[in-house]
Amino acid sequence: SGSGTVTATPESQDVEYLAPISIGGQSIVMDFDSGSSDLWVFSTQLSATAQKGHTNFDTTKSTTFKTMTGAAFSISYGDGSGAAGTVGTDTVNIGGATVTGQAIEVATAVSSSFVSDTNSNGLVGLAFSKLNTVSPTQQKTFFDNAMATLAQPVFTADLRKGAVGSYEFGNIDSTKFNGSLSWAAVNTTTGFWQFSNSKFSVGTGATTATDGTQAIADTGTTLMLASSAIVTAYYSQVSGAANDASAGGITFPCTATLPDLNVDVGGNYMALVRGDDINYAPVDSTGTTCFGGLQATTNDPQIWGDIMFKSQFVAFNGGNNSIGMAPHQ
Ligand SMILES: NCc1ccc(-c2ccco2)nc1
Repeated sequence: SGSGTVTATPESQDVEYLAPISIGGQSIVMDFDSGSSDLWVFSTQLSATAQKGHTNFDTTKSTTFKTMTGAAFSISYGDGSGAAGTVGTDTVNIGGATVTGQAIEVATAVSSSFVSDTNSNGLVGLAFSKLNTVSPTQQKTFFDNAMATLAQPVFTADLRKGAVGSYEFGNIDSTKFNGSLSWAAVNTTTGFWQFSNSKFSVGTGATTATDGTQAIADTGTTLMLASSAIVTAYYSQVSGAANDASAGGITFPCTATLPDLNVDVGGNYMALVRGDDINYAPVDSTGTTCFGGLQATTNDPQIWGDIMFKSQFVAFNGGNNSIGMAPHQ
């Protein structure tokens, strides 16, 4: 009900952005992911090894937790990670926005990369509920459940490079972006916050049409994974840029001048991604070679992750299925 704001804190190297939620009165730091639709949490039902270093939800300590008999979840992500377990419902409060009867996916197994990422204790999926993995009865996301009682059917992501930002539900804080939001229609058929991308430009260069691929806004992906048309054109303007097999993608000298990238969102807004935000991180201890925040994918839709969010304030409108963007304040 109402609205709610939580601080979004970047993990080291801005790998992901974490925020606290309350589940049945237990405060748990989670990874907010606009690219998936399951709310799952580390639990006391995991092995002791998996639990080590994490905050583990204990269903027996919540007076409001109810088991969903016969329900289970199993999810795998694009990076090869995954989780599985059982399901119940409980009250979830995110910065004041509250949902009772929220499906809580209680992990009994998680992949090694989640175990070793001890800052994160699960995911809050914020894509469309059609992607939720609970069976035999698919469940709704927190945002889907909250929408009807939120002051406005929206949530926003204000993510910053190497600094805290915020996630807000039910309100669009216009002090957080420059000018006004530009809105694009969302194609909901895939279940992602997906929109058209028809053109781009690099620095002050000419605008080039893309081959009509689409893109999704995915806070749960660290980098900006774009079409080879965009990536090739971009790095042709960066001296010393090259595919670096040992680093696992395109690198460049950390001293390189990185142009801004302008990408079309929905056909009527060119979103600027700052060159500085495309310098992701050094790959070596001397800080000589840097890894590109923009990398190629053959996936359609493209997956525009946190690198884009560092330059653009993003509003997700579940009332009319649109996505709004504007440069950060
Ligand atoms: N795009 C969804 C997602 C989010 C986080 C993670 C992850 C793996 C290890 C730690 O975090 N994987 C996938």
